[in-house]
Amino acid sequence: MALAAARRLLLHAGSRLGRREAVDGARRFANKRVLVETEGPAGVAVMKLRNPPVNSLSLECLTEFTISLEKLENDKSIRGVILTSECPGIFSAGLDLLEMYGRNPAHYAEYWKNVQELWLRLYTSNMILVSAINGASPAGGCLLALCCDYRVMADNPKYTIGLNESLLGIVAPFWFKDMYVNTIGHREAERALQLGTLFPPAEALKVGVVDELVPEDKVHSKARSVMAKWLAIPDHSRQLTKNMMRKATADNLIKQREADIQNFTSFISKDSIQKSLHMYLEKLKQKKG
Ligand SMILES: CCCCC/C=C\C/C=C\CC/C=C/CC(=O)SCCNC(=O)CCNC(=O)[C@H](O)C(C)(C)COP(=O)(O)OP(=O)(O)OC[C@H]1O[C@@H](n2cnc3c(N)ncnc32)[C@H](O)[C@@H]1OP(=O)(O)O
Repeated sequence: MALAAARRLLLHAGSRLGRREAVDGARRFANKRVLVETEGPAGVAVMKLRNPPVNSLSLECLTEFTISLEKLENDKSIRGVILTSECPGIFSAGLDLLEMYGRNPAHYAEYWKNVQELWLRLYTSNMILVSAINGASPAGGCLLALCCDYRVMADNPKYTIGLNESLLGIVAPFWFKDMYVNTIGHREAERALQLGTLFPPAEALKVGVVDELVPEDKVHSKARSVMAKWLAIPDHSRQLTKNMMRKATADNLIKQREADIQNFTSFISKDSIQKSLHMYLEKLKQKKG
């Protein structure tokens, strides 16, 4: 309930701010964790995740992300969005582990509902989505990129991308899997999901997780030039084609959203799974020391 109220407030405040800044040509609206700028080529917004240190998708971050997308969808002058990160070296560390560890079932259910909501909105967006992957992109971070129509990644071997859930002792849900299969094919997805593979850029390109690699300082300019190419296609034909390609995958979740929430909640609540997450979090801490 509190989140629904926050969402209404943010939508309202954001639209007022958006209108005021439109007077200057370039528009900009921001929540705490997501910054949206509409400058550069007409009809294109740049959405930057800024939830330091690692852009983990906390409940607040998911909510702000979803609201920002909703606002852009409602703005008929926006045809494309470049999705990127403001956190140096990290695109997104994926779902926030602290939202899935040591909480109660009601919290898990609420969190998962918001994860579903963001995924459905991104994956079925009518806008052209290009990801400018300027850092590490494990699990939910990879999920965000996979939702886009085109993925440009920084060619820095320190960055990896992939659905690594099995390394954490958890399981990617069927709709993560479906989207992976749609992107890289069944055999590659089967292998990568079981092994929890995090691909360095050259391998990510080879397998098709990303579409193009560029030097780190060229990620944004390349994303813009890719966007220009996609903008040249008539919206109605591109949108109908996108819908034709993606609808069955999205519908597969839509028809069983509630059951999927129940599945997640009971899975993540298990003692054995909580133990695995605890161990993984400890490993992340020890890495530092
Ligand atoms: C058959 C039955 C099936 C039923 C299935 C039903 C449902 C499915 C069930 C579950 C699926 C759930 C799906 C989850 C998808 C996910 O996205 S899980 C998250 C996966 N993410 C990761 O593995 C990334 C982990 N992080 C890293 O590898 C590194 O942090 C990094 C991103 C590469 C960055 O490294 P760097 O060295 O720069 O930073 P640090 O490691 O020092 O991290 C800084 C700080 O941030 C904390 N942190 C990192 N990642 C996360 C995260 N994802 N969530 C929360 N917090 C994170 C880290 O612990 C450090 O914290 P500090 O020590 O307190 O400073």
